[in-house]
Amino acid sequence: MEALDQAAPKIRLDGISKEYIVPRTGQRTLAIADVSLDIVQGEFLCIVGPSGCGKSTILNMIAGLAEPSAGTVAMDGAPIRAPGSERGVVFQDYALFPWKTVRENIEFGPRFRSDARLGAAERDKLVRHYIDLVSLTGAEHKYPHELSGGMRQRCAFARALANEPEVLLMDEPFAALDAQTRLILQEELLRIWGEDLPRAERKTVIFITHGIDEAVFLADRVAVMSNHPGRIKTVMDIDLPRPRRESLRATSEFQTLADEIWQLIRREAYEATIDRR
Ligand SMILES: Nc1ncnc2c1ncn2[C@@H]1O[C@H](COP(=O)(O)OP(=O)(O)OP(=O)(O)O)[C@@H](O)[C@H]1O
Repeated sequence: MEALDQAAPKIRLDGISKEYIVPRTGQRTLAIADVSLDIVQGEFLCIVGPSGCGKSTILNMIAGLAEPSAGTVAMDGAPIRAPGSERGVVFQDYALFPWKTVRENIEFGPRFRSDARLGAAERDKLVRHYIDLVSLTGAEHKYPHELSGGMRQRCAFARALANEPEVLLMDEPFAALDAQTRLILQEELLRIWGEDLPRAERKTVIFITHGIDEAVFLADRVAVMSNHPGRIKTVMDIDLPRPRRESLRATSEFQTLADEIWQLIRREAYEATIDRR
């Protein structure tokens, strides 16, 4: 594996905290406190932690959908202040336009891209490429309600990828899927990400999940968070060979890493299920 620590950070979280204040009641929640983390070009980073520890809050700040109360979030050294097409987001609930077909959903970004307007033929080629990449060929004229959950999520991937982002932010994208579809899409995601490519040519992925096995299967590193307020407890290297295939899950190396992570969050995960704060 190529060393992660030799590269300059693509995304830098520098001492970030986030306090939410509910306008009506004035109630304050310190969601995350003093989180610092560098994510390098081409890295696949997973964030795991107990429910409510601030995973989505961190992702939303990288997406530019929320601002930190303290600290900075930067991409390539420049502070992130707003959403941008260089950062694509994929959510659990697909966030597709229900009134548009698969093709129209995927075409939406390239059609309205403000930087470099594509000609119709070029746009067509691009959209076709991403439809093929996510294996939705033949389903391009269907509407989201006609698709299975797995196909909707493939469509959501393609829609995010068609904007050609440098960074892909994924907030529990497989959480709503059945167990088999989830396993299939994990492998598909690694293929789409470009597991075989050199690190410089891959997208940088930040992926939130509750699934420890999912994190170990996908990630180069796993950031493990703790709760109240959310902090990064530890960042574990996942030195498992790539490309990763189904058989990896049964190996003792895989199981040992998954168990180590579970031991780190087990107590807080339990407490989160009975938390009445
Ligand atoms: N808009 C908001 N206003 C007030 N509090 C919020 C808001 N968004 C999140 N919070 C609180 O901030 C904390 C972190 O929430 P966040 O959704 O980031 O955690 P999470 O780890 O993604 O949770 P989960 O695993 O359950 O999806 C929680 O206590 C949550 O209730």
